[in-house]
Amino acid sequence: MISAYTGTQIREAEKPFLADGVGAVLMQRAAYGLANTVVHELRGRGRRLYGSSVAVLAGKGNNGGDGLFAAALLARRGLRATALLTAGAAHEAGLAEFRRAGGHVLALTADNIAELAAAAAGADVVIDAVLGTGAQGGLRGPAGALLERLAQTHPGLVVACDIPSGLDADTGEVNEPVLPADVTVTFGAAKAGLLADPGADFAGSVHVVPIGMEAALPEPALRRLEAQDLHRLRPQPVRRSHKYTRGVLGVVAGSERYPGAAVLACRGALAAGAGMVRYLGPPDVADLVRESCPEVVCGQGSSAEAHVQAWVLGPGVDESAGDQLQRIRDAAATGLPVVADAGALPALPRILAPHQILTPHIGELAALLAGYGVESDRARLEGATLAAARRGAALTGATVLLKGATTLVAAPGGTVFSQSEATPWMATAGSGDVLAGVLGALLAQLSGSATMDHVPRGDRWAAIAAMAASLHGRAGAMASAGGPVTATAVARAIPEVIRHM
Ligand SMILES: NC(=O)C1=CN([C@@H]2O[C@H](COP(=O)(O)OP(=O)(O)OC[C@H]3O[C@@H](n4cnc5c(N)ncnc54)[C@H](OP(=O)(O)O)[C@@H]3O)[C@@H](O)[C@H]2O)[C@@H](O)CC1
Ligand SMILES: [K+]
Repeated sequence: MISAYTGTQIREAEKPFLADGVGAVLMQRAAYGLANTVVHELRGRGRRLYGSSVAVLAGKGNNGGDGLFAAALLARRGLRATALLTAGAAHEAGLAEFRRAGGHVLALTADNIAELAAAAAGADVVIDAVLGTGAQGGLRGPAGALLERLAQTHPGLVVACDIPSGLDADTGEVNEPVLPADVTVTFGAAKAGLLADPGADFAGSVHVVPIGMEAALPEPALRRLEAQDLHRLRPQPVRRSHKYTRGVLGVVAGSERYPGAAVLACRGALAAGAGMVRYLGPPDVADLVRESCPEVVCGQGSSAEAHVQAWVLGPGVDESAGDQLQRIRDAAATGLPVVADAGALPALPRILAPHQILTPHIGELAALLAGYGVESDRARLEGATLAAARRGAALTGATVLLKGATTLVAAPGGTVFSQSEATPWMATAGSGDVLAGVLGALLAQLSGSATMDHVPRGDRWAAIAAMAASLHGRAGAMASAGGPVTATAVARAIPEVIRHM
């Protein structure tokens, strides 16, 4: 499990160390980790250290200090090092060490932006150490102009020191201009803003460097499940399991207009190991489901009488499908765990509960929030996905799984998970229907399972939703293998991912 924190949490945790006078030691560890990552990345690209060049963009705070100490270490290993001081002043000890190591220093002014941008663009490595967790808003003045120019020139390897400058470490919101990094080396622990969009777009791969203050960290602001967590939490049939104890899932999905959504939700559910899937819907759609997935038990009855452990509600259901909306209402009233996709939202009560998991994409979330009287245009939410997901959960009382390049799961109690295993090829019709089916199958199998005892009670529903997102993302990445992928292929790859967990 990756735990991520706000910049504020990290700074609070660092305070006792600073009071004890070991701030400089923490900075040395940070610089060492940063320099080592640069060495590793250069070698990974087949580059020799001797003769390579590094430009460090150094602000006046401790972030700049980290960058200067790291660049000094690199200079001592044979790199040609240049420091571009973006704020007139610089971290004193860091700058002194950089000069001792033979580094060349240039000061940025309003008059030499183009010249310095060209110098940085020509370096093999650019270290962005302008702003870290102490930043207030976006880059100001010449530093902003410098980074804007650099971003347009696509420089060599860009390594962000702690966070890409201009990114909000707490929220992932971006104050342009921000120089997109290939790698972010972050200190003490991951920052939440690196694991939520749009921040994640600018962070590249994230390396965490421990600096010795980790034991002082509080509860994380955000978590990410990794392969070993999926292994630990996954449903495991035992010797005497039968289809009913494995977990029966009810699916209310599909309409005359969108019959395929019902098929895809059922495929996702079967692939993720539901003991049995019961489908309820119009006869034509049921025929299609039966033909495509003969394992599914189809019917036209009421959801109030179906014996299931969880429900998937809404994929492909449009507002004209009156019977389906009634089934959705009845299913939601059973009190069982529910996955509610977009089509189900109009039929649900206003006040929901954590075991009711909504799965909107950003546009649907904007509409949902508007329904609660919150003015929210889509572009604004896209710029602040973490806040948007939290807001959705807090307003509805439900767990909100916000689909996107990074999928966020927010529980009404405040817990947030972030998963990003998916590939952009998965932005394809039907992908979300498969995800709803996968999540439903996990709910049916895990809602009463002892494996969830590992997870604090308040986090369980969100953890199951995060597992589904991870499983779905991994299956998509596997099926895509770098090329186009259909929703059916994503579903087909799920058993393979579970097998290898
Ligand atoms: N604490 C520790 O022990 C450790 C900390 N570590 C490192 O320290 C980093 C945090 O350092 P920090 O607190 O010095 O803040 P930092 O991000 O460098 O910037 C603040 C400076 O920038 C300025 N400034 C602010 N906003 C601005 C803007 N929009 N545009 C332009 N300028 C702006 C502001 O000046 P002001 O404007 O307030 O006068 C201030 O001088 C952290 O990310 C990590 O890398 C590690 O070494 C581990 C040990
Ligand atoms: K930075």
